[in-house]
Amino acid sequence: MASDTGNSQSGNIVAVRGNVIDVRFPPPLPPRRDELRTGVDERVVLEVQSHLDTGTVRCIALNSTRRLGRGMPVRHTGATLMMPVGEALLGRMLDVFGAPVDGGAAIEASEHWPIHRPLLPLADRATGNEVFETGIKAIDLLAPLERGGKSGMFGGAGVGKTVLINELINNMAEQYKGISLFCGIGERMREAEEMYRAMQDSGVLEKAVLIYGQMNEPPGARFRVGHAALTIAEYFRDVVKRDVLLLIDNVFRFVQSGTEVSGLMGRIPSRVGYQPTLATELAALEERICSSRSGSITSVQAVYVPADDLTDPSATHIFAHLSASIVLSRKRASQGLYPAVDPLQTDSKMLTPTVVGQRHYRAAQAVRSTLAEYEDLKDIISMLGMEELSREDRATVSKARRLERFLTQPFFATEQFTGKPGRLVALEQTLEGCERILDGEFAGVNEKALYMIGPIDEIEVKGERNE
Ligand SMILES: Nc1ncnc2c1ncn2[C@@H]1O[C@H](COP(=O)(O)OP(=O)(O)OP(=O)(O)O)[C@@H](O)[C@H]1O
Repeated sequence: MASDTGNSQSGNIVAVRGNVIDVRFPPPLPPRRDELRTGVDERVVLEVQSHLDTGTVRCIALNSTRRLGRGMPVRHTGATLMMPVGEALLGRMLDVFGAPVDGGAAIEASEHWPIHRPLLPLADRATGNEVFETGIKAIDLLAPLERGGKSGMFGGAGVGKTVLINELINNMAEQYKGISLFCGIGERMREAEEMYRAMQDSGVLEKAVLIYGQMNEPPGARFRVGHAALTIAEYFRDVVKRDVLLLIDNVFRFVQSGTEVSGLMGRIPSRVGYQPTLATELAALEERICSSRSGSITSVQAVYVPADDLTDPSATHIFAHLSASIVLSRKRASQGLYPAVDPLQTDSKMLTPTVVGQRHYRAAQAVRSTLAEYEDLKDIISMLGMEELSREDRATVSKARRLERFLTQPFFATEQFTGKPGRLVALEQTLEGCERILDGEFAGVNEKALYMIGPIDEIEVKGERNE
């Protein structure tokens, strides 16, 4: 909540339209993004979005406006929305105001920081070329994540984004010495509860903070919860000087809440109905996610892609901010090839010989080209059959199908419904497995033997060497 700066003013509500509230104030008007309080016990929090004329401001409510009426007094707190920060937040689940929603005691925070903070100056930013190993074969091979960078997982509904984020938390949060910060934007409340319990069970909760603005919240709360999460991340990076692993599910819901707010504000929509300020709003959020000399913020963001269309303006604008983009394919998900990573659309700026080394780069390129050739051959196979293929093409198809299955992996996050224990695979084991498949070593092995295993040596263990 805001800390009263003493220069607060009072105004009156002149119009209530759903989550949009117009308030009259004597000059000078409260500036954009400042916080206003109204309603019974000042429980309703408003954020100024625009000035309609010299005496009226238009605001968006961040919680329920059910009992608001015209003429009600409104207090200008003199500041933007503030967020409690400090190590007291560790192990807690909060809402956009920093109030606990885990049923625990109130947060005794040492400080309150504004949720809207200036971007870190260019001179203070630190960039590196360190790869962040996740233990997931398809990601470590094809889209190595950058420590201190921003990565995104793109996919339509039901392709496995949330499960992948949970798996990353399980794999990275334990080995990760930093703080894990999970921000839920516009997703299901059930997932918030599952995440809280999963972190409790895996023992990482005491090094984690969870903050939610789920789909049951008004658009104003979903629009600002990402900024509140970034304020907490910046505190741990700059004051506690710890590395922060920031996981956001789902960045598209941030864009979508901005579209709702824009429509409620009466702004003319832009292409495909999105807000004309899409690029600015996204940059104001994404560009705060960066590393400094005192600590890094490594972010992994789930991005819902409407109608699986990667040319959608929200997806293209988000792509531009990321150093690694993992594209999840509905086709592979429907074939049960989980994680449903599309090897030809997935990429990372870290996948260059100077960063990952020649061996990894060559292996990734060879896997990609084999799978691309297989894609080209699929039409011939479906029309004329495998017999019509040359010996080389048949060898390519055999390798490609074995690579596709080797890059599947049982997750810890899905043990309860696959019955298979999760696997953490080191990059070295992933590279070795791909190289041996590309050398044709497993041409005589039933391709099912490579499905949902960890390292390639598990085949020997399963005794599946023969056809
Ligand atoms: N790695 C996996 N192994 C096995 N099953 C999986 C895996 N990932 C996803 N699934 C299956 O797909 C379903 C949907 O997964 P998930 O909720 O992660 O999709 P999503 O992309 O987040 O969907 P939404 O956008 O609706 O949140 C899961 O309930 C599970 O049945």
